[in-house]
Amino acid sequence: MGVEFVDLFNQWASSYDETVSGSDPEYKEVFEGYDTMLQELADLSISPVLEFGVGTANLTQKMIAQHKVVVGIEPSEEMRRIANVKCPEAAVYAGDFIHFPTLQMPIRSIVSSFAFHHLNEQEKRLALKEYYDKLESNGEVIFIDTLFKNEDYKQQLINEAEQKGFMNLAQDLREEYYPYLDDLEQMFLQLGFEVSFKPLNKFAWLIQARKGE
Ligand SMILES: C[S@@+](CC[C@H](N)C(=O)[O-])C[C@H]1O[C@@H](n2cnc3c(N)ncnc32)[C@H](O)[C@@H]1O
Repeated sequence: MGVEFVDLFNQWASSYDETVSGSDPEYKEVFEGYDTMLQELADLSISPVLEFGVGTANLTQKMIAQHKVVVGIEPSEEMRRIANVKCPEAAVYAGDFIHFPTLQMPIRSIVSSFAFHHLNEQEKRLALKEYYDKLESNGEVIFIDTLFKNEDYKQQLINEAEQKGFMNLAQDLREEYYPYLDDLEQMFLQLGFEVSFKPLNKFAWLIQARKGE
């Protein structure tokens, strides 16, 4: 469920860090300010932290540097291998946003960067419901991900990508499960979270959702 992209991530793992540092012109703007964005998310997280879709552990490393306890979940074997080399202090387990090992610890922050869009709408709702139940009082879901302000903006980004000849990006924007801001906001509110959204670059937003007392 939601892990149909895993083969792609196994293949991408060895060059992933080059992509996020801007080496691929097609995805340069998607990852514009990557390091600063991840630092902002790390600074907001409160230990113990549960992280989904850790990839090559770039966010994980920042939280570990802040002496936080981090449990990571990552479905791609190749991404996990690199994460374990780069960040041996974090426990990174096989799993995904919905299926992951049972944790015998309180969780105060559930974080993820550039990964939640791999779930379709129904899966997103299922995952967030589970997180509401798992989080301690006042715990937070804190995500960074691409989302669209509205349909016009989505179309504008697709048109721009096509005009620049960025056909892979245009296809991603069409086909992956990037949500509209209003729909995602409603989903969080219906599940009982307070939620806020902050744009970080042309594509990525910081999503911070707090469970009440
Ligand atoms: C674009 S990378 C982001 C990696 C890292 N979080 C970062 O900010 O650089 C997306 C990651 O999500 C993982 N992923 C894909 N489907 C997933 C799912 N259903 N549940 C959890 N992680 C998933 C991929 O294997 C990959 O490591």
